[in-house]
Amino acid sequence: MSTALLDARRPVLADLVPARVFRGAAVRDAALIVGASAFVGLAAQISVPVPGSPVPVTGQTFAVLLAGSALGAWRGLAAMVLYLGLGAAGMPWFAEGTSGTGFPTLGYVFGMVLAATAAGFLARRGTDRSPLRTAGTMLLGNAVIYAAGLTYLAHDLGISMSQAYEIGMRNYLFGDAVKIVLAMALLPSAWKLVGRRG
Ligand SMILES: O=C(O)CCCC[C@@H]1SC[C@@H]2NC(=O)N[C@@H]21
Repeated sequence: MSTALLDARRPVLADLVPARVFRGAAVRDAALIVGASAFVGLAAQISVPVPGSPVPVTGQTFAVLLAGSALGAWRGLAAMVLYLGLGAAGMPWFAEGTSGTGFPTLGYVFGMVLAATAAGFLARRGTDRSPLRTAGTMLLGNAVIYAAGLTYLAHDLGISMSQAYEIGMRNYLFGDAVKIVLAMALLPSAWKLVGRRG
């Protein structure tokens, strides 16, 4: 990754939402953070159980990385901390209506907090403007989610990392690829729609 890419700060999609509509930037940001958190909670309910595994296929990776890219790093981080915090406190909006902290897929949710932040950091450097760079961001985000998810899964179930890979990653890669392709179409199209690339 070049230094120019790391240094060049650009608007993210959320910056284009006019603050005056919300009577100020603070209220706008709070609304975006709560909205993104709820969006991830809804996407978690798009959930398909996988026989022989405690890990369902869900819409979360798509929603998390989309929200992080659209919001930027700090709002993406805040949205995911809110998601994790409310879910841990009892809001049944983790996958399959789960809440609390005693479930084996919690590590993926921790990974999602980091992944949304990283996606927001990269989007601030313009990576959501082109399909290829969007794919790079999504791949990195997925890698972060799996690193945390599989490590926690292996620890929680007392299995090896290669067993965790078998039940917690291998069967999900195709679905994750479909979500990446969706994001590759959506984010650059959103920028085209608003007519701003600067
Ligand atoms: O319990 C949760 O809320 C987290 C579920 C995590 C599901 C993981 S995320 C990566 C992989 N892709 C999917 O579609 N499902 C798993």
